[in-house]
Amino acid sequence: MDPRLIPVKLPSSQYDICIHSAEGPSGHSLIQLGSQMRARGLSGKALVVSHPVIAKHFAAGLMQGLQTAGFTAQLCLLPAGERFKTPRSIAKIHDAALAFGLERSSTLIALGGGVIGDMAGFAAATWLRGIPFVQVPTSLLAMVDASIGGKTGVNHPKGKNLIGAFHQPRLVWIDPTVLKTLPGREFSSALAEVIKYGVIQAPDVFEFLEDRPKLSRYADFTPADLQHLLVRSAECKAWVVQQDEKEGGLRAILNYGHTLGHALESVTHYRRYLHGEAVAIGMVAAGEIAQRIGWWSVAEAERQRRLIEKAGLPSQWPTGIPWEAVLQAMQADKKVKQGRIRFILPHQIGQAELTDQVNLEQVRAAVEAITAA
Ligand SMILES: NC(=O)c1ccc[n+]([C@@H]2O[C@H](COP(=O)([O-])OP(=O)(O)OC[C@H]3O[C@@H](n4cnc5c(N)ncnc54)[C@H](O)[C@@H]3O)[C@@H](O)[C@H]2O)c1
Ligand SMILES: O=C(O)C(=O)C[C@@H](O)[C@H](O)[C@H](O)COP(=O)(O)O
Ligand SMILES: [Zn+2]
Repeated sequence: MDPRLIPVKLPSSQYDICIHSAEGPSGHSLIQLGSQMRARGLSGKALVVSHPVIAKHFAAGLMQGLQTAGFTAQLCLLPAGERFKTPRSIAKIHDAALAFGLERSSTLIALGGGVIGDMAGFAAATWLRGIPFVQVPTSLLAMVDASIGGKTGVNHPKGKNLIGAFHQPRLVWIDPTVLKTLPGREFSSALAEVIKYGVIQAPDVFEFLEDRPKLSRYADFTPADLQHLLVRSAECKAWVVQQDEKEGGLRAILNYGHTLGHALESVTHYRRYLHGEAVAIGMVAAGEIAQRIGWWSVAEAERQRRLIEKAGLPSQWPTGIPWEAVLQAMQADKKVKQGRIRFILPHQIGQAELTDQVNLEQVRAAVEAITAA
């Protein structure tokens, strides 16, 4: 498969998303990262943030490549999972940065899923007021979404991603061969964000997924299909971020399904749902709300629900979640304006918009309509 390069051009920076699946002796291409970083002007010390499972699979080749390219590299390992996406983990990265002597010209590298990427990015944004940062996403969700666009941060006990910064990476290195070891549930979770691109802006992506006979596992995709999925996802995200880096307007569409999705993750204490699973339920709920305000037809909402289920994702709101808790969590959403909760809702497959024209009774009725019997 030929490598693909997708540039992200922003007012104050520019970087490449490299999709490169050529296998090296270690079974992946991460050994090349060091020389690619050198080619982009990076040098000196590199602190690789990861967690033990990922590091066991992929760190050796990456570290070897960094050393060959002249970097002095060290690993900083953190526990895995959304529950550890906290300020405490950031303090651990900062401690490691201090002990290793990371300077302003040094680089932080995120080797992992979206949790590691968001945390390493935030640590890079805040260490010495901002040092270079490179994303090496190893989960599908991080490849299609989290590693691109510079949103970094951690959770607050009262809400998702409430503490963070915009800090763009210098390079995003995507090697789909690393997905062979990704658990199936994590693969499905990522498809929620890809379906999101289909609904908000890219009918071709939606149809591409609809046309696959099966799509819930790595093995359901040929290398060419997977490459297509990664390229189109990166293009979709880059297209939005290039126009609105800091979410002054358009970028909010990337939050489709997230208003209720983030609330659901938070009220279930990040233990019950993966991010993409909660977003999938949030998208079904948003489809239901859109129907109620006359933006969407029953047929389109049904089409979205079918694709979500085909991807192996949940489509029903769980029973036993107190509505007051959901409301409180939604109040902490970053799209809230003058106290009003706002939603991204679809007009048709391929077009969605931010609106405050939804009342909470409509939201509650939509949630009840999709609650498991
Ligand atoms: N910054 C953004 O723009 C953005 C966008 C979307 C999501 N996110 C954030 O991303 C996070 C979700 O990311 P995620 O779904 O990658 O979760 P994650 O980072 O928890 O990774 C999922 C799990 O898969 C494991 N894993 C990752 N790659 C693997 C591989 N190649 N082989 C074996 N195991 C592997 C990880 O160790 C982890 O246990 C959430 O915190 C979400 O808020 C951020
Ligand atoms: O990049 C964005 O912008 C997104 O909204 C992408 C989302 O998929 C992602 O989950 C993001 O972290 C949510 O951002 P938040 O600002 O609602 O925390
Ligand atoms: Zn998301």
